[in-house]
Amino acid sequence: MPDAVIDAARQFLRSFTKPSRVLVAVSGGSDSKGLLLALHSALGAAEYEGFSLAACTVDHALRTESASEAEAVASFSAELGIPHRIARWEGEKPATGIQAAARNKRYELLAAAAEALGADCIVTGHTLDDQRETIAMRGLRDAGGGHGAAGMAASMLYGRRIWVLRPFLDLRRADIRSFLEGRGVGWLEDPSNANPEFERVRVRARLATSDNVPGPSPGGRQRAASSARSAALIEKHIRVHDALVAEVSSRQAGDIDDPDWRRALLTVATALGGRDHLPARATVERLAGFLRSAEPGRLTAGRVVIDRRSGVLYLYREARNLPLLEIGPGEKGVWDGRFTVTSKGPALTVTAAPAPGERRMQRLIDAGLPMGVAKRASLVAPHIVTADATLEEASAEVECRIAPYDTFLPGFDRIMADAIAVLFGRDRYRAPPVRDVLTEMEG
Ligand SMILES: Nc1ncnc2c1ncn2[C@@H]1O[C@H](COP(=O)(O)OP(=O)(O)OP(=O)(O)O)[C@@H](O)[C@H]1O
Repeated sequence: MPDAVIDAARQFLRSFTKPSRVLVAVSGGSDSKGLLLALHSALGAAEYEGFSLAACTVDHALRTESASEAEAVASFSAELGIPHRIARWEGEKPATGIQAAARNKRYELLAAAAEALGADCIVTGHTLDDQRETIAMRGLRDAGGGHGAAGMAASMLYGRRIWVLRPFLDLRRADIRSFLEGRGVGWLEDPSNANPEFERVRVRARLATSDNVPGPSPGGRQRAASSARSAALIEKHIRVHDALVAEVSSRQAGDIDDPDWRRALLTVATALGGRDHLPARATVERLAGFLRSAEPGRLTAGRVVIDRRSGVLYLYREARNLPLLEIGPGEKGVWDGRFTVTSKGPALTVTAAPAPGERRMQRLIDAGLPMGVAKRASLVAPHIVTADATLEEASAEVECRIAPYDTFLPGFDRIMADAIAVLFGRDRYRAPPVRDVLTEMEG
């Protein structure tokens, strides 16, 4: 079905709100080569005036052949007249979690390449086959609330700065391969795809032997609707003070069996704890048990204290294991996953406050928080000092982070992420360059 491939490329180009320069992330495998070729063919038509392509291959430098493979993609791009860049992963590689580290590095390098080549979005060749594997993998470790069921989003905002789009998410890999074969174009087989040490490889093998033929991409629309509902619940029931304490009516909090509210509350708690991922299922169950009972008391879950007093629930980072971070002159660092601190001159040290800061505590009390909560919360604020311990406010810039969304924000969660950004006193996230489910809902 070669036409399905070109059709998907055309449909994707039509979804842009204005012409764009698109960076194609090409590994050299069939899916991303097919994507590059399909977009190039589709752009041949005058209909898409103003669009242009660039390409980038990340050389992870984990196998000896990777450099020559990247060169092969460079030649293929040159034949199509598309500017191409090789971005190499330099330096030490971690001994464990190499796949996750490679993925983080890959997006970082792709975002930098996009900026260097003047592109305003990135596209990847993820297919329906990848989608199916992702759902199967997430199903195995879902943290309660069914976050995995929606699968991979068709769009994702990386690092708050650039959208990564997946135009082939509803296409089968087999269709892309026959499209390439029809054009006489070959591709690389990644040897790690045959390594059963990787979970994805095992899941792929299992799916290949099941009779299940995948349907279209599941759940994106449903997840966006759920995200919109979570956003409305956040706006109505949660207040956050100084990016440190959330205040929630305990009656609402007890409604933890409502999946949209559960996800809203868990995501806010995850941000307050500086964690990228929602807590594991067992932690969520423990938390749910506590929330259903209306008794006053405290519970710690995923580094966050849930403190219930007189019908109000307060959430704040527990004052344990707070890190020490050194920041060089003019540099920037992330402290505890919760704050980005930038030096405007001197070298800085960021730690937990040795004692509650008077001014901050007073501000929290003035905002209506009980004294005990204000005190505990101000103890987990960043405490910044210079070498001679005389920090002037002008020498550092502090911005709060929303850990679950600031690196990878799935498009269908944008509306909820925006509600959380507002709670934390930040700007909304950048809107995608294409019309998506949420843009349609907003419009
Ligand atoms: N080395 C690379 N250079 C450029 N792009 C790449 C590279 N590896 C993967 N990609 C892009 O990512 C897409 C998905 O690749 P793959 O399935 O190998 O990655 P993944 O780890 O499953 O992806 P992700 O982690 O983004 O979900 C490819 O189609 C391609 O667009």
